[in-house]
Amino acid sequence: MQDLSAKFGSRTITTVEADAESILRKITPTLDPNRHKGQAGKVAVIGGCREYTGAPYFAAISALKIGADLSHVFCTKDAAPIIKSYSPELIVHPILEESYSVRDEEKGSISSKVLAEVAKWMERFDCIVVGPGLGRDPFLLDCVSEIMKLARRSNVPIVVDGDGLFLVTNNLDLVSGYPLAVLTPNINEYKRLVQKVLDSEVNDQEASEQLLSLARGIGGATILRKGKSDLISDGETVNMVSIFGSPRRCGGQGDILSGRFVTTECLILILACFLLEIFQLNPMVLGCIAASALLRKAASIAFKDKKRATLTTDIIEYLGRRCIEETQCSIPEFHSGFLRA
Ligand SMILES: NC(=O)C1=CN([C@@H]2O[C@H](COP(=O)(O)OP(=O)(O)OC[C@H]3O[C@@H](n4cnc5c(N)ncnc54)[C@H](O)[C@@H]3O)[C@@H](O)[C@H]2O)[C@@H](O)CC1
Ligand SMILES: Nc1ncnc2c1ncn2[C@@H]1O[C@H](COP(=O)(O)OP(=O)(O)OP(=O)(O)O)[C@@H](O)[C@H]1O
Ligand SMILES: [Mg+2]
Repeated sequence: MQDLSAKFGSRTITTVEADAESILRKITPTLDPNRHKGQAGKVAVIGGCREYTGAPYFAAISALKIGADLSHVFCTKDAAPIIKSYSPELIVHPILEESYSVRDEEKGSISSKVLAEVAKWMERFDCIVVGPGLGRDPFLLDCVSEIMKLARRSNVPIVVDGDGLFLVTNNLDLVSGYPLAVLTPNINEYKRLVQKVLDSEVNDQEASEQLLSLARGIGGATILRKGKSDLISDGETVNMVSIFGSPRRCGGQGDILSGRFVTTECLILILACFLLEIFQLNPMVLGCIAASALLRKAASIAFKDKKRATLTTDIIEYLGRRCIEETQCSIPEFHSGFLRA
């Protein structure tokens, strides 16, 4: 176990390699014949615009592949038919609008319409992912801010990724003080967050301290910093996941992580009380650890098979298949009465 200790004020912060496989084993539910559709998770991805249709698809399909029952995508009108054509499994809502298709005088009414469309569904979601392939159109981002505020009022967990992080970096209040928010920045997104919140450059020599400061600076949210090793902090602890993944850095892998987190997250919330007793860790942190470990395992299996030709779609093939099967084990008190798939 790698152990990186860092001084934080008068406290010593110890960054430990999380026992990710064990966490994964304990939180992966078996399939239960008594459950009905929706009980294993209903999730929504807010993303998908003219430029990007792959990212929301990757996030939404990953949630399904890992065990969620229903996966929705709220995207722009241009992106919807494309995302639908990738998969008939996804429920796609073509409701978002970008500035180019809206006259100034229509903006108020369209914004209210978008919010009303999402509000019809919000209470049903166990979690939303904001940002994969969202783009950076100002009008669209204003509408998404309102969606995030609605999710907060409804106590729905929010995972923020991709362009959602661009939005949040410039509007920290959207997540500040919300313990059900998880931010999953990549190298660029992390750099922008650090500059904005800490007014400094990224310091890899003191990575744990800096992540902890960032999480505290934002206040309440959990941050998963993606990289060679994934670092996770809620401002209290710092955990690391460095299970071997894949040397391929093709686009879309981060999107899988955000989608995959969703399902793990739903399950964690259901089991939160029990889990907290076992692990004494914030359920959001547990979700991040599990999501990171699953992605890395799937990436490593895919790479064994496809080598240099590995793409994100290949990694998705292994989600929930060999990946979970290999980690599942019998924990009677956890799974009693359940049928293993
Ligand atoms: N197949 C797909 O549809 C994929 C879509 N993706 C989406 O692509 C979007 C961008 O993600 P990246 O990881 O590439 O993000 P990055 O932050 O690395 O930047 C992407 C691009 O935006 C430009 N940029 C940076 N700061 C900017 C600013 N302040 N204003 C305008 N442009 C700026 C950069 O120059 C770069 O060309 C996200 O929504 C992400 O989810 C990626 O996930 C990759 C896969
Ligand atoms: N150098 C690396 N070595 C091993 N794994 C890595 C490395 N960098 C990133 N990863 C893994 O890939 C996953 C995706 O991280 P990445 O930094 O590619 O996200 P991203 O840029 O947001 O991806 P996307 O293209 O989907 O937007 C992370 O969870 C991490 O586990
Ligand atoms: Mg990304």
